[in-house]
Amino acid sequence: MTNQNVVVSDTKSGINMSITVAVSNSSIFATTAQKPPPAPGGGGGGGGYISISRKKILKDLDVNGGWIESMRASSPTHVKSLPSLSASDDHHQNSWMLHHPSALDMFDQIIEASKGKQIVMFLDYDGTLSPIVEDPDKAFMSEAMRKTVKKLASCFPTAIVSGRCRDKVYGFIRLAELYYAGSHGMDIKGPTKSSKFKKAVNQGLLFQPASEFLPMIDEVYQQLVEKMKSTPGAKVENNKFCISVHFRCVDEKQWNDLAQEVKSVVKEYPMLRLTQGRKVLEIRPTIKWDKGKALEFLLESLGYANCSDVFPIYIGDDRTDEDAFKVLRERNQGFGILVSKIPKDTHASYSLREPSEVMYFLQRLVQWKRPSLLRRRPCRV
Ligand SMILES: O=P(O)(O)OC[C@H]1O[C@H](O[C@H]2O[C@H](CO)[C@@H](O)[C@H](O)[C@H]2O)[C@H](O)[C@@H](O)[C@@H]1O
Repeated sequence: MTNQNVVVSDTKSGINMSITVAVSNSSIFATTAQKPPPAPGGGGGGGGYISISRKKILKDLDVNGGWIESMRASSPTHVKSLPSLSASDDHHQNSWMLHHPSALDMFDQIIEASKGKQIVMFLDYDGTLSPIVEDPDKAFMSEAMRKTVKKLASCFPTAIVSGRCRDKVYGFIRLAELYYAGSHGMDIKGPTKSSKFKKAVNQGLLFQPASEFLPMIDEVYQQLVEKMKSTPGAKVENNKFCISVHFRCVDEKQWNDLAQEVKSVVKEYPMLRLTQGRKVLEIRPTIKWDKGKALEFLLESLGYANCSDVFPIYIGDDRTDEDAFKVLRERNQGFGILVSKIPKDTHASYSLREPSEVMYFLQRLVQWKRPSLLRRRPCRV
């Protein structure tokens, strides 16, 4: 591990910042900042951050070579398998960390910013609560994570917002006191178990804005299952209001053909659209509904529609989580945390490297709110 001083200039404000960054092959930690980023949100919204360099830096980070490159980059399973960093890559990584510091390193500032406000937690599932694995049916979260989320939900209203079908994600988490928004927010259900945050109005809350698409989604699912039979490793997942076609176990040489096959099916259905996730293509209704809208809907259901005293924290790792990060920036409330080991273009304000860091961050929130709930002090893994 080496320490490097990085000076980053904001051309708009003329502010120069100098940070010390500890760099190893697999980790980058901002250790000191002469002028730390302003406390978060009441200002996840651009205001708190130096906006210039983010765009500039990320322009340079853009992956070339079309969607295959971007698909590959969407989900580097092992950081060790990434090409080794050049000095200029190092600079980009360091700059990115400056603008998206670790939520763990900024914990005290985050708590300070939330003072007097109700924290509401939004958690993505895959890649956030559970590690990315090859078989989507085996993306189990650890028992320790489950216990942590349970404690978290006794401290703050907590919602799971996932691309998966709601029943499946519930099957992995099995906590009835949470709100669940499955199918990228198109299938929202309130807690079935009473909790101090469950409002009477949420008794039996169920919201499915894309229900008329169900027959169409089923039809397309059957077609895709048939088509994908000839591609070893391809997997089609029915997520109720959307469909995932998984590439992770398909030979990269076949990715283009497979994508063409998916497109050829979807083009017959103008009411459906194709989006991209982590080594997955997703087919979903064209309705204007996404994880960001789900977040707003849930805040409203919780009674925080027009409140200034709410502090939503959204943690996610995927492109689809960007819609929620963006909503928080636009509302200038709370903030987003991107789970990523590598720099990505994001509307999130902070970063965490992997689910184990997410768990540690959640434990610290619990410990701060109700120290008695944690027998031992959380320790960083
Ligand atoms: O919104 P999320 O909860 O993050 O769900 C997004 C997709 O996650 C799953 O796929 C991803 O995780 C799999 C298991 O680790 C991995 O094999 C796959 O390559 C990833 O794309 C899930 O299977 C999808 O249906 C979700 O849409």
